[in-house]
Amino acid sequence: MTGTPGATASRDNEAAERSPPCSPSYDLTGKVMLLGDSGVGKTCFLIQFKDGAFLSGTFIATVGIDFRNKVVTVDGVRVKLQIWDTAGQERFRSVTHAYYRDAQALLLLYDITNKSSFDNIRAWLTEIHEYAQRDVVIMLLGNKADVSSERVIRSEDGETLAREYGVPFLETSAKTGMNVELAFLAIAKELKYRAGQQADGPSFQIRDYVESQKKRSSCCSFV
Ligand SMILES: Nc1nc2c(ncn2[C@@H]2O[C@H](COP(=O)(O)OP(=O)(O)OP(=O)(O)O)[C@@H](O)[C@H]2O)c(=O)[nH]1
Repeated sequence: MTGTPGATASRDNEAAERSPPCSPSYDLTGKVMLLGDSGVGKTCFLIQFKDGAFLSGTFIATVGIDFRNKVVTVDGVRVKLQIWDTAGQERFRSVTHAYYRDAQALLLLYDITNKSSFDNIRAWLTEIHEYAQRDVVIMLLGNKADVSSERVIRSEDGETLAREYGVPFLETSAKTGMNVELAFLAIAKELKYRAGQQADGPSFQIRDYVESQKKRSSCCSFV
């Protein structure tokens, strides 16, 4: 799992769970969807975030769509993330399209050991622009970063693609937990900012936030 920010989030989450039973357990909700080709690690990514565990062994493709909730606390605000795990297989696309429309955030994954999953990202972004809300928050994630010996997509290639589309980028590992929590916390911060946004208020730049946290991670054994 992640280091400093992750530890803070875990403490925040424990505190949220200890809230008195009568108080509402969250302040706002956000619908987040996991997208990307079959086998890139969407289900494992969600389970790592929700339960801190990694599903190894036989790969069982998701059928249709499923969701889990997790409350995270950012800047004192409890954000309930309703996270939808979609099936990456082509034959389920028409089912998942129907769910794009009311999603506030999309985590788009490719597998750094699988070139076609990276090449298909442009097609995914075309679909997103067709079916999702115009202001949906998108984050590009290069997953399976723990398998460096089989890497075929360089980190710079992910960064270049993300820059082209103006979205934040992280390399992640659903196996080790690297940057998993950071991805969801960045989304929660963005949703919190949008919920309280005032026309002349301070702005929150999710890309800058992710970049600053990445730098922290590389200097302090964050992974
Ligand atoms: N080494 C490594 N393996 C991973 C990682 N994430 C997922 N896997 C493996 O990749 C395979 C596919 O993972 P899933 O999470 O089921 O993939 P998915 O994207 O949900 O696939 P669909 O449900 O078909 O869309 C499984 O065998 C996982 O164990 C990771 O970060 N590192």
